Amino acid sequence: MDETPLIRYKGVEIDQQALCVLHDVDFELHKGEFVYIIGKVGSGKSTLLKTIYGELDIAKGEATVLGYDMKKLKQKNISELRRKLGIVFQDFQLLIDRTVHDNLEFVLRATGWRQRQAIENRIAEVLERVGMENKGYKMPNELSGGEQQRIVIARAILNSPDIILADEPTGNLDVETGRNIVELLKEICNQGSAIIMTTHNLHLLSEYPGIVYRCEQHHLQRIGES
Ligand SMILES: Nc1ncnc2c1ncn2[C@@H]1O[C@H](COP(=O)(O)OP(=O)(O)OP(=O)(O)O)[C@@H](O)[C@H]1O
Repeated sequence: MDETPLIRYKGVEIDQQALCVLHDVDFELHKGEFVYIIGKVGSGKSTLLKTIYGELDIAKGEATVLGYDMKKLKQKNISELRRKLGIVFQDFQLLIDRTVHDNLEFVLRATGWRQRQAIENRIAEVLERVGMENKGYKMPNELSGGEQQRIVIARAILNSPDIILADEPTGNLDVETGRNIVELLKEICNQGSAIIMTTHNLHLLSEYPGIVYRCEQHHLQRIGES
């Protein structure tokens, strides 16, 4: 592929508390790709994602995410970068004191949306995209785990991100609900956002093919396409 990658890591080392978690990481993500990161508990999957959204510094090497040099990031750049990323975790992280609609409105307003009609239209669009068009009035605790995860995905796509980072998005869900969530992420990928998803569920790899990397013994190894 000749276009500039969305993410390019070359010879990267990532440390946690001065201890090396991953070294010599070479990784590229291109538009439209669906990438799985697999590996044992504690092998560095979440740590890798944290560097992509600027939560953790790069210790060595070259790293670019959406044009940002990750070794020279300032606080202002981190906020800008995060607006271009959609982030989905396994433990949902919806604001529990407000409705689904208000969770989504909160993010839109925090990212600069001002016009009431545009806000309402966008909320309706993303809820429809994730199959939750009638659930805007619900409080998060009135939804099932799978429904909450759909709302988190709706929240992640509000600003049409170039990249979605999904850290164990099916981790708290039953098998069937987990499959539905990956299907949804696949659809979103087909519509233009590249996706990086960590998972322990290796069945998903054959059901929903993607590019697979494994974290193992402090390395990130590209295994191929599943
Ligand atoms: N905040 C932290 N401070 C110090 N060490 C950390 C911190 N977070 C993670 N680590 C260490 O970094 C290593 C990688 O952890 P990480 O959470 O990235 O693993 P993981 O592959 O995502 O695991 P899991 O499958 O359990 O989510 C582990 O040895 C862990 O103990």
